[in-house]
Amino acid sequence: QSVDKNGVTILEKIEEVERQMLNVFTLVSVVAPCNKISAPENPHSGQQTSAEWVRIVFHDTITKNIEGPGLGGLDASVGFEADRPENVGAFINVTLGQFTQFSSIFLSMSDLIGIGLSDSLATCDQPLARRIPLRVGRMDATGPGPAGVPGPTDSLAFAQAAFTKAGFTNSEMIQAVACGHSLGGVHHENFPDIVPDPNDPENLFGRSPFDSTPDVFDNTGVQEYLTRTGLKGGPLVVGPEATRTDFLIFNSDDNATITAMSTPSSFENTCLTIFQKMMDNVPAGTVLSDPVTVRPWILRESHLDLLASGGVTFSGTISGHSTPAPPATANYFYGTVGGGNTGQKTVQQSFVYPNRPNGGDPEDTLIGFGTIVDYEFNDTLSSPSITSINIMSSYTAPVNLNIFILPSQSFSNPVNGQRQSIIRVAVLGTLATTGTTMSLRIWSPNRQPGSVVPTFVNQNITMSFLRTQGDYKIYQAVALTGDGAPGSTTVQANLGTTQASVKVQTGSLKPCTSAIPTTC
Ligand code: HEM
Repeated sequence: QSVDKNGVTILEKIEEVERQMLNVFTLVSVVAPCNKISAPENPHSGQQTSAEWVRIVFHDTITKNIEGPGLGGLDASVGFEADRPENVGAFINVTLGQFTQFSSIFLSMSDLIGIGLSDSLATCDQPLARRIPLRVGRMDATGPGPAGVPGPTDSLAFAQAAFTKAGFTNSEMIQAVACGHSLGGVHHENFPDIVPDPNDPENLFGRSPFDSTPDVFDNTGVQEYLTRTGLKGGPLVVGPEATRTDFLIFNSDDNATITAMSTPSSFENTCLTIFQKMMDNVPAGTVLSDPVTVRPWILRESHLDLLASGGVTFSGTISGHSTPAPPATANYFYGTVGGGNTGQKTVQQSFVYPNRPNGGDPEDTLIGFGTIVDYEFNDTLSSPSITSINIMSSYTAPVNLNIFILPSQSFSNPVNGQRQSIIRVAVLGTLATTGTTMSLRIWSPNRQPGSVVPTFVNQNITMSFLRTQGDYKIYQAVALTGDGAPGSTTVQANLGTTQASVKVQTGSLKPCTSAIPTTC
């Protein structure tokens, strides 16, 4: 299986996306409900998070091929382009800033832009909460791409040339604009020549919406444009003569394309297809996965650990999702060497989402997976020959008792803008013979000049023997990681070149209270 520059496989990325999407406290919590404002300190700014997450896709993807065939596209290069006049507004740094806390070696910023689009559309499409088919594997640019995002003062010919160059037909351009401009609007703050200052303390940035339902992803704008009712297509249709780009674009084929997407279902089907095309408009050479289907049952989080007695524990969270809701209890068993198992176990549900579908609170927004149920388990493993966990006869994951990171004995502290991590690892004593080399690979987020998006750098550290605990030998490494950039650090322990632990994200490690780290 091929790996990327961080040694991560496409299957690892897919699994991480599934975990993100079923964890309602991650990205989706930032965008739900659809009218959530991205500047909490300024609730009357009209900066609608869901709209910003959609707009950024256009600004990133549309400059593909300008610099040469196959160059650019959806690659998070917008992170380096936030100050350009064509990107006026705070949306790029605000949006990427919201995404950075979830970035890791498993999720590039450009894949996060895709999850963000998928979350945004689902959140704004209640109660269906449909999602774009989401592929993963996008690679982030390491510098800015060319300028060339069409704006409201550009001619129709300029917009057509940009879309054609990026790989979109005239019809697709019309669809993309009509779909994007279902959410949000034009802000006086960004475009004072298009939208007059409303002098309204309830609308501080002077947002003039594109349609009467700016926080619903629907065909209202198309209907209002075609029937000249409501907002009649919004400020880029009926605003000042010099900036009627939406009118010029919609009218460029005598309204044939926009008429064909005027019913609720034709609008949604068309939009999900065109948004997927925009997301998959990636630099040549990028290998994208098949569309990710979040499996009905997954092991959302899990970790092995050691008791003081030397016994091994395995705990974590199983997540299931379905309509109607998954059962109140979930079953699983541990597989053993040779194909046997240790018997069925049952675990009670610990968290149900949403509790009151469409109750109006963020936590009641449907996000496209029916009801999500979490089940927290915590087992002391009875047999050293366990090799896997099998959940609801539907999902199997390996359990590697040979070598594993020890969360209860590992720590992470902020030190002078960096993090000091003390990572301890258990290796089965029979494997750690004389001459064993234990090493720890650490991938941590670092700042990149010119963009809020972190880049991941890795280091490989030799681990030292600490003590024996039961059947295991404990090794440890102390490392300074990252430079304070947001994002998640990942570690993996290696025994020579023969055994490797699973990769573990260190975000939830507790701080060490001892002055001498190795004695924590
Ligand atoms: C030639 C094509 C386009 C032009 C000239 C254009 C122009 C604009 C302008 C002037 C704004 C106002 C921004 C602000 O004041 O904050 C805007 C907002 C927006 N655009 Fe476009 N746009 C185009 C295509 C698209 C496409 C293809 C999408 C879809 C991905 C899109 C999605 C959005 C969204 C969601 C907003 C609302 C942002 C917010 O409320 O914060 N636009 N567009």
